[in-house]
Amino acid sequence: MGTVDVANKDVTASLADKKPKVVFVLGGPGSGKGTQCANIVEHFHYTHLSAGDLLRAEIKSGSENGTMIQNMIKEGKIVPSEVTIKLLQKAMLESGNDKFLIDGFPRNEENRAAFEAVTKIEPEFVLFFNCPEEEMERRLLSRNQGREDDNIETIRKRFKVFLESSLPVIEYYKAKGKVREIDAAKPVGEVFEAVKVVFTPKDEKVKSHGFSFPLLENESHCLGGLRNSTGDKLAYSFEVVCHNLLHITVF
Ligand SMILES: Nc1ncnc2c1ncn2[C@@H]1O[C@H](COP(=O)(O)OP(=O)(O)O)[C@@H](O)[C@H]1O
Ligand SMILES: Nc1ccn([C@@H]2O[C@H](COP(=O)(O)OP(=O)(O)O)[C@@H](O)[C@H]2O)c(=O)n1
Ligand SMILES: [Mg+2]
Repeated sequence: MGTVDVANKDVTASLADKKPKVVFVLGGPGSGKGTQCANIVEHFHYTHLSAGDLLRAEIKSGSENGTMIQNMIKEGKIVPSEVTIKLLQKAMLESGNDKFLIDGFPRNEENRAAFEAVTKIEPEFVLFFNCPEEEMERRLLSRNQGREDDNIETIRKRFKVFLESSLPVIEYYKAKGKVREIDAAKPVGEVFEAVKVVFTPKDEKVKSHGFSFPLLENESHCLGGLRNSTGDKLAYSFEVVCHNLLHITVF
């Protein structure tokens, strides 16, 4: 026990030195967290850490906590934070990266408070996939990954836990202005378009999608054009009507 605690202190200290950037990815079971995290990794070079995947790997590894974790997952219950946080810390350190998508965590107030107390890491923001239950249920029942918790009985329990324990965590971060909410009921590609906007830095958005052009005072018509990030005009142009404006920027 003593050795484990010392080892974990070392892990915590090494992680604190790295000052990692963390985004929590939350949403109900089946809302598409894992699917979208895979897309984000490809485009934005984060390391994806799914708390559920780490717990399932721990069961497979034959760890002393395996049976307890397995029983909790079957019942849709949330595993004690101590276990999950250690797995997350270890995976963060081993990854060598400093940007993480932490998927499916924190799932309750205990997860949230313990992670903050142990790691001293505040998330940059929380990506929240909002999806109606009927859609999540349909997706989980056809997920086909052989998961013991993707049956209707456990799914109902997981929905209850989400409403009672996980939504309050999202509300907590909403009050801090940290939640970026995405309509997750749409097709995968459309959801990712909305996700990309969240992850694209503001100045990049202006450079790649915005247009900006000077106008003469009182000029009422002006031909404008979209410019790409290097300032070249894109192929098409269009007319806008404006009054008493010296400059327009739209993005
Ligand atoms: N936008 C979507 N529309 C339809 N099906 C989706 C969408 N996003 C994910 N899925 C599918 O739904 C199931 C659950 O997605 P997953 O990413 O595992 O969700 P979560 O990690 O939130 O439980 C998977 O089978 C996945 O292929
Ligand atoms: N922070 C977490 C995350 C998951 N889990 C457990 O792992 C299960 C599956 O989580 P998951 O994130 O893989 O599930 P999905 O939301 O991806 O369907 C949860 O229902 C919990 O039993 C947990 O105990 N604590
Ligand atoms: Mg998942």
